[in-house]
Formats: sequence, C-alpha cells, structure tokens
Amino acid sequence: MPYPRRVDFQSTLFAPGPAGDLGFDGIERHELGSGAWVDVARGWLPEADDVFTTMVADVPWRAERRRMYDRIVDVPRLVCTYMIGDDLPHPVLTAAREALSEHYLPELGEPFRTAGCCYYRDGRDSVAWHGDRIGRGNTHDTMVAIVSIGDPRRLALRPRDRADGAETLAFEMGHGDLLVMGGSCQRTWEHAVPKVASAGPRMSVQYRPLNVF
Ligand SMILES: O=C(O)CCC(=O)C(=O)O
Ligand SMILES: [Fe+2]
Repeated sequence: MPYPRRVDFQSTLFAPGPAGDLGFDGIERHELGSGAWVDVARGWLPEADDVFTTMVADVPWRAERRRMYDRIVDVPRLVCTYMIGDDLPHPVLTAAREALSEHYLPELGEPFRTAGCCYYRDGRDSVAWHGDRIGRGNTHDTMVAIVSIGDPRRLALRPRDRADGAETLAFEMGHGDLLVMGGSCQRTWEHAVPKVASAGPRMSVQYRPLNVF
C-alpha cells in the first residue's frame, strides 16, 4: 500500500511545552478498578519532532491484514514491530525504553523488550477494542507503555466485563506523551483508538516485556 514518506508536519500545531526529559516526576497514576491502572506523563519524549520525521521516513511500515470470517481485510493503520535485539528507528526511542525499564523494574520485575510501532495516517485509521492478550497478558499482570508522536488521538478504555456498568474512559494522547497500562489492564479492560472525523498523522510506539503482544 503506498503511503507518503514525507508528511507535512507542523510542530507548531502541537502545544509547546518543556522539552521532554524521560523523567517520571510528573507522572500521574489513574486507578481504573479491577486491579488495572494507567500512568500518564505529558510531553515526556525529547526530540519528538525529529522522532516523527525519522519514523515516517525510515520505518519499513507495512499494512496489516487480518482474517475475519472468510475474508482477509485491511486493518486501518500501518505497523512495524521491533523484536528483541533489533535497533529502534531513533536513538531517543532506545533511551525511552531504557528509562521505562529502569523506572518500572521494581513493579514489573523485568525490562521492556519489544517495540511495536503503529502509524495512523489520518482520522480514518484506528484500532478496534482489544486487550494485548496474546501471551502472558492473558493470565498475568503486566505493562504496556505507549509513547505517542504527532497529532493527538484518544486512547479509549472500557472494562472487558461491561456488565458492571463502568463508563468508557478516554485519555487524549498528545505529541510526546507517555501512557502506561499496568496491573490487570490487558485482561480486565479493553482499549481502542477510535476513528475521528479529522486528524493528522499520529504514530505510537508500544513497549512490551517479552511474551506480551
Ligand atoms: O496506538 C496506540 O496508542 C494503541 C495501539 C494498541 O493498542 C496496540 O497496537 O495494541
Ligand atoms: Fe493494544
């Protein structure tokens, strides 16, 4: 599938703020219930504009295809997964993984190892409700740390068992923001990036421990 290798990206569209420093002083934890939580740090990633430009140009993006009933359908976003030992597309993304591993080690008990990248080209690109439940996330508490780059998009969350009447939550993820889903979040909650009427390009990098997808 063709896609632009250069995107008209105006960093002035995004709220100017202090340059990210991969620090955790300003991080805020939101308890969701059922043992799930979300940590949010705004403007966390340094050099987010440069990371954006580099990722659009250098990541070998591929269109995801998925079997649905008897058809193979396009999943509306581009993806690329960096496995353990792979070089990440920008040194800041490696530094981010190291900072996350160090900060969360006491709680997670292991480092972040893989980096899944997603590219939402415009508001029509999205990801449907799901939990990252392939592998250990299905049975154990774990963490998925997401860095967002580019236009703001909402990460929506809802309890998997919606019979308990809990509301759908949403966190707006802006340029350089960090959001970490932790505890039981992957098995007791679902998340999605809903379509919107209009949005510019946005990428996410999801750091996961081994055997969590
Ligand atoms: O792009 C995002 O922020 C979320 C992506 C996601 O949930 C996934 O790829 O599993
Ligand atoms: Fe996910």
